[in-house]
Amino acid sequence: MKQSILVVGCGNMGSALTRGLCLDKWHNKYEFCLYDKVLPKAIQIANELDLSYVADINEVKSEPYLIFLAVKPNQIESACQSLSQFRNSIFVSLAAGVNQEQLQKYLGEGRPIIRMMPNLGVEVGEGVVALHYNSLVNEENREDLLFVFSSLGWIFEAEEKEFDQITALSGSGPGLVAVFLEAMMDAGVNIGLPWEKSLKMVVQTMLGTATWLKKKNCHPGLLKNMVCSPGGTTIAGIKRLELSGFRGIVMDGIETANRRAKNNMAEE
Ligand SMILES: NC(=O)C1=CN([C@@H]2O[C@H](COP(=O)(O)OP(=O)(O)OC[C@H]3O[C@@H](n4cnc5c(N)ncnc54)[C@H](OP(=O)(O)O)[C@@H]3O)[C@@H](O)[C@H]2O)C=CC1
Ligand SMILES: O=C(O)[C@@H]1CCC=N1
Repeated sequence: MKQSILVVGCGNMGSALTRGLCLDKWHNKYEFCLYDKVLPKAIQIANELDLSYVADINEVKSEPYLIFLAVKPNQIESACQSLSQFRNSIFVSLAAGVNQEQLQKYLGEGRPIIRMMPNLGVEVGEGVVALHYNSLVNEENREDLLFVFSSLGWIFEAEEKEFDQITALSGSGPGLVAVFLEAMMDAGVNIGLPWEKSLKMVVQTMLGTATWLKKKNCHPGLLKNMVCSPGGTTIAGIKRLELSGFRGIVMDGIETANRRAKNNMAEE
């Protein structure tokens, strides 16, 4: 019988993660089962990817190998309580700001738990995925899980104390980048381009810049210098951004997200 993977919560991240896990053919090795208290969300992803779903958690008969907890941080405690019958499953929590100690309290002693911080890029195999294992996830499982997660993008192990920073930078990152891209697109419209054309140019520009930096593995300042001709258009635009405190604003945005993750998602 195939081992099973249960995804609890099929919202933005649960669905992105499931799509990402199914990018590689290996996923046929596992029986996927989706569950969301809003049933149509589970049905939609299950139909799209040809996976199973349950309308009630009690319909899950055999103990899953892996259980993803993809519910909001303030829903994680009750989600854990509803899964307490699965004593041998490995639990993977995606919840921002919820640490291993809290997860263990919600799930009870003796559970193998992984804290994961993914980002939306996992859906297209280009995610950033940080993992922290508790001591009950053994070496054999860790190796097997790296294989399971391999289709999601860049996977790395991190210390727990780094998780709030990772949450702010790469977890929230796609949202901040999207705002920047939207502003670039609007800028294109403002100087007379249709938004569709402007967006296509902006997305391709971002992709090319990110791919260049990834391939060359160098400091972004070097790229910037290569684009800035002396007395040219780029440096004129950058001067205007710097006068507005652009860098400081971006750094402040990430710091604020970090503070919120640290404060357990409470208001600062
Ligand atoms: N969105 C992102 O980019 C990222 C999110 N995360 C983390 O992922 C988690 C999920 O976030 P996101 O997908 O955005 O949230 P969503 O609200 O989009 O999805 C959560 C889903 O789970 C459902 N749900 C709540 N409680 C239960 C339960 N006990 N059993 C089954 N289903 C339940 C919710 O229903 P209802 O709507 O009725 O509450 C909702 O449909 C969060 O903890 C977040 O911190 C981490 C990294 C990135
Ligand atoms: O905004 C949030 O709280 C979640 C966690 C990281 C990205 N989205």
